[in-house]
Amino acid sequence: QTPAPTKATGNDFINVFETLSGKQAGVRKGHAKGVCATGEFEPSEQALHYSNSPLLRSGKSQANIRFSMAGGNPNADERARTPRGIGVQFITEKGEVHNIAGLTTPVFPGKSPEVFLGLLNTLVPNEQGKVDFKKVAEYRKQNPSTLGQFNWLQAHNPPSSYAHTTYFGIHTFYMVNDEGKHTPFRWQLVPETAQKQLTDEQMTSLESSFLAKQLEQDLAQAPIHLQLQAVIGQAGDPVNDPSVQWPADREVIALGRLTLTASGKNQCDPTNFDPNLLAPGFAPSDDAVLKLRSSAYAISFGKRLTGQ
Ligand code: HEM
Repeated sequence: QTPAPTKATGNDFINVFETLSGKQAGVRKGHAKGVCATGEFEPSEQALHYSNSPLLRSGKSQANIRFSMAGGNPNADERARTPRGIGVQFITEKGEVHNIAGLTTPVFPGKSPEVFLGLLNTLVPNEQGKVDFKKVAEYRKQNPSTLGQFNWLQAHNPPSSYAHTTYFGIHTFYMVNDEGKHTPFRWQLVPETAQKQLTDEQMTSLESSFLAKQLEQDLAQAPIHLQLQAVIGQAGDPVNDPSVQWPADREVIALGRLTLTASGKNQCDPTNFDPNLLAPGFAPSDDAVLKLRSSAYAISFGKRLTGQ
């Protein structure tokens, strides 16, 4: 039996990422492989009574975007059944900043940082360089909150384009209005065009890196639009557990429209998409996974900006 650790720190994650993927100097310790994009965000009026945020009130914001592959491998195989990620940094006309960073899976593999860290620990190869997949499966059985994402990834082939897939914020956040009322929500970014997934055949025949080129080709045709939506929580919906999805019938409102216009430059390299950096009018939940992300991202950011 491999029990989940009792306490996890940001450093524990950086260490296990570096063990799993090798020391990759100067790059992100998670989501190492990615591509920058730029665009703008036009807010909708639907959320104005929930939140007094300048992001929703002050006209268009600039968007600094990065799409990525989960994991610390800068050469990750883009045909793999792993999550893809998006980070968006919104910058309002007055310079207020709001970050989001989410995944293509609606849930996270662990209800706490400790359960996720324990899962990563089981993936470390033994002295013969082999991963003990029986141990991994046993750990998953003992920690069922790791299973939701795993099952989702088995049931959905990976996207064939970063621009044609839905991204989920996974954690709960709150919108805060002038009266101080906190409304729980989970964000999602939904493409306006059809979702596109790799076929089983493409999952073996395609080369292992195509997403950056595909994004460039998609953008050469036309700008790409994604709807930023808020799924509104109801009393009793779990707010601190990122491994559990809310019931499918929850109200969905529009926060605004993200338009991508260009990709392939490097403006997102020195960006830390810390998901706890929120504009006024938004607040984080007490989700321990969400809280831990700030520390892990800061360590990774400090290391990669100093060539480590
Ligand atoms: C304990 C849990 C987690 C840990 C330790 C962790 C760790 C990391 C680290 C170290 C980075 C690199 C940061 C940088 O160098 O700027 C990163 C990036 C990222 N993570 Fe996490 N993460 C966690 C949970 C999550 C969750 C729950 C999500 C989605 C909801 C997520 C989505 C992302 C994305 C999209 C990026 C790439 C951002 C970018 O392009 O810069 N992570 N993560």
